[in-house]
Amino acid sequence: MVDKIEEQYLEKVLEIATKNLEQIKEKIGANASDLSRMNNYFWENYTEFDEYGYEMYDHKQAMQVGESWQKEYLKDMQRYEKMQENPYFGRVDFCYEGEDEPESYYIGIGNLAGGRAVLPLVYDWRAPVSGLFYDFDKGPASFEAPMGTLTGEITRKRQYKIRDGRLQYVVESDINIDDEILQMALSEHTDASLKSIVTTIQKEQNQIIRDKAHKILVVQGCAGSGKTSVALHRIAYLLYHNRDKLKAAQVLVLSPNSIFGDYISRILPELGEENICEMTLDDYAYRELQELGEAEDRYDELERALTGNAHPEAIYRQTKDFVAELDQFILELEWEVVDIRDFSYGKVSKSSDEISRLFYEQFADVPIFERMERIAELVIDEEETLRGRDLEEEDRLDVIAKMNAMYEISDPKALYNHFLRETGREELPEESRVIPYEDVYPLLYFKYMTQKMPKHDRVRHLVIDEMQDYSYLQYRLLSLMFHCPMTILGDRMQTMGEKQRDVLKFLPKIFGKQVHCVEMTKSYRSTTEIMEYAKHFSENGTDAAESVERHGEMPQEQNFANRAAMWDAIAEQIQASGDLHTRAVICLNQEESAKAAEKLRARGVECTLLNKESMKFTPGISVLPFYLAKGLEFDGVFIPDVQAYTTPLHHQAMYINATRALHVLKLYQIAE
Ligand SMILES: Nc1ncnc2c1ncn2[C@@H]1O[C@H](COP(=O)(O)OP(=O)(O)OP(=O)(O)O)[C@@H](O)[C@H]1O
Repeated sequence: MVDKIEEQYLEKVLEIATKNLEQIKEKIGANASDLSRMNNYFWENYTEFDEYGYEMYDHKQAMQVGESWQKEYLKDMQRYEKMQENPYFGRVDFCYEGEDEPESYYIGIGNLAGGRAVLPLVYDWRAPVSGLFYDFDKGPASFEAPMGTLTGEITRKRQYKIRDGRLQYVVESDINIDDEILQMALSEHTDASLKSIVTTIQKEQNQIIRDKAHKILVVQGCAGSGKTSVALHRIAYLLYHNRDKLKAAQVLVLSPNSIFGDYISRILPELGEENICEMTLDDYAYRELQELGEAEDRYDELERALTGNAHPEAIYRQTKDFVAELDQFILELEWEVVDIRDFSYGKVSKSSDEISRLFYEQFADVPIFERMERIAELVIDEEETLRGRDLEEEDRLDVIAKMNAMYEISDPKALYNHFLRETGREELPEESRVIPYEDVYPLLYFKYMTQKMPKHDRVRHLVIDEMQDYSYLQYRLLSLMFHCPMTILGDRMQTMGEKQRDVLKFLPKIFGKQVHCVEMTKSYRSTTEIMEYAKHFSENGTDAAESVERHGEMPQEQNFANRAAMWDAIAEQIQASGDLHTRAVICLNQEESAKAAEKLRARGVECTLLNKESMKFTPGISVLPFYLAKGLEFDGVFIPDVQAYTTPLHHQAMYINATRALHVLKLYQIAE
């Protein structure tokens, strides 16, 4: 009986989805012909357009409007196509307070209605009413609607599996997002991209996704707790609810590397949104410092740290204390870098005393190397008033250049070297253009504190993933660069360093009261056995992480008398695990990864060697250093040379490695 009614509903929904799809295809066709007609008209007539450019302007506007409609239509088309296969996954029956009969709400990846003024047959998972599905069990419930909080009672909750438009099963779920369905989702094999979790979002995750109250939301979550998934679903949610204020192109994700960027790139399009911008902070620093040299990246430093060759101040130079040293030096700099003289241009003259007053008092808050330009602007203004007309651009630049000539030194690298020398440190090597990683962010900070900083107003929401891998100094820079809302996520247990870094300790000091912290302690990725095993490698193995009860084979430690035997076993076991979609051989560093790929290939195993320049993450067998595996996950993880993991940093690496595995974890070591 249940199935009969449900089948009829599904039939109706599919009918509407098909009808809407046909209509949208017609619109796409008609709009495409309009665009092509306008284009032809342009090429035939543009030589005769009015000389003032009005017609040209009109034409451009009309084309832009038509193109943006087309984009929207195409998005709708894709949504209806997806809905033909799987139109909804959940349903809540909600009886509003004061009503007798409950209303049924079906929830899917998008809204579906049979017309403009009719109630939707399916609601988008981000719609206000859909919150009921994720947040409540049967019983009293409420949700935030545009007109306020609506209360009532959930009388029924159901989950559906629909494939290719056919109802495979219906589950009556009394508890929040039925365990059975979550278990099924988690036991699936991974792909080379992060997947949508809309069907099984958990209550604690939903609260983060739908949080609109906090400007800077910081999420500390254990390995596999869904931080990255939640961050991207949150962006989809914010885009849906702020269509006029927030566009996908205005969201920036700071990600650890390009492989990770590729890994997360398909999820927003899958959720019916356009993709967002993504970059690494190291790439940004590289570009910003290009005129001073070639900035190293985090991985250059890590490779040194892994072999015990890190610079002794590698960590200190990213701390609050070092920033204080830099601030002090910058403060004193204003007395050393200028030789203030009398100045005159045209009819305007300024005494050295007056320039000093402007430099040290009026513009005290302006970065040192921007102040003379500000004073020049004043001179230009006065001269223009006296002349009664504007100065030519060439003359303006001349005034600025003359005023800037009072600086005796302004090259940030030379000044930074001056700082290093004065504080008894070794200077950056003259002969090399390479900027060592420990000096990259101090130098960038130095530049931004003394010169005009580029504006980043285009970014309206910033996502920082793997928050524990950013230093105090990097956050200081980020707080100077971005003033938009942020979602910051990470896990102190996965710090790529000797010690765990708990950024929650200093983030409120940098961003102030706007910071709101949330914790996620449930892990969805790995089997219980793998998660329990991984805890041995964490600094405080008893950390709160608990996994969703899902069992699999015990992680396997194997000992070998020599390398050849170890690689024979790895090759054999990888080849025997062909049922796993994604497998990784995770090594300590790049050199070991290259050797590993060679050993495997010599034994007939086809694999992809990933390095920090790699752009793509593909299914199959990947060989990579631990630091590139961060944020990713694999059905099976194989870790050779476990005996080489001896330092605290290596232990951290091992924790990261082990928590990458969903179903299978094998470790190999050479016995002493
Ligand atoms: N509610 C959920 N339903 C189904 N799968 C989930 C859910 N939450 C998380 N997952 C799955 O758990 C895995 C881990 O998610 P994700 O990579 O987002 O976690 P993370 O916290 O960023 O991990 P890490 O910090 O270890 O890189 C993914 O396969 C994701 O699809």
